[in-house]
Amino acid sequence: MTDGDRFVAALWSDIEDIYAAILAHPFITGLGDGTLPRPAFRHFITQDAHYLREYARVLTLCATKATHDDDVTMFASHSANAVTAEQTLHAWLLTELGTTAEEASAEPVMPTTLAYTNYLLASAYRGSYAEAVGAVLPCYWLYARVGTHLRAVGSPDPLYARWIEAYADPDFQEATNQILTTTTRIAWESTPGTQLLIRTRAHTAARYEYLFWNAAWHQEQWPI
Ligand SMILES: Cc1ncc(CO)c(N)n1
Ligand SMILES: Cc1ncsc1CCO
Repeated sequence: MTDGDRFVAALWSDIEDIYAAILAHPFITGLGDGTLPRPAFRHFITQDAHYLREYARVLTLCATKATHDDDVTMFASHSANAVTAEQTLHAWLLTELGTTAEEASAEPVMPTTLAYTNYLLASAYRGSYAEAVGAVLPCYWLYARVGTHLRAVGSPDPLYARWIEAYADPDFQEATNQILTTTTRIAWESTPGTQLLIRTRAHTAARYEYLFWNAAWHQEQWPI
């Protein structure tokens, strides 16, 4: 095992309990067995459209802070992909759910969506390049793992199956491998103190990933 592999293993061990909790969550089991209520899925897609708009901007901030040209092109291209995913996959799903992208974007940004996107924006603006990358990593990693898991499970609901395909897709898996390779190199170039900051950012973002599923399951609203 190289030092880089060890760092990725440490990052995963920090978040593997969160990943297990995500797989066991009724939102995810419901995607797989088709029992997820459509209104909860609609809530998720609407909030995810808000999320991805901010996420795409956070990725451009990572591109701005990048120290290597290869990282600039990677983050700029991933940002473009996130915008495209928002515009194509989400637009199609929203139409199938009986609404439109316009109607969805007019719906309020709910508390967990706002908290998570603000955490990412704060990490990217105020944190170092390494911290920004730590914060954006779980978004790729957990969705790549969830997508692969759910593809093996399959879904009897064609809408849920289409969503699963987008994240089990080899292109998304490849994007995840790219950012893992980049994170490994950044960790290699960093002090132990900075490595710890990356792990803390990734751990908090992974917690928000769990909260995001849970908020969709409960169709979270502003209580006041
Ligand atoms: C909340 C969330 N995390 C990660 C992804 C993966 O792109 C997504 N679409 N939404
Ligand atoms: C992380 C991420 N989420 C949707 S697209 C994207 C970039 C991968 O190309």
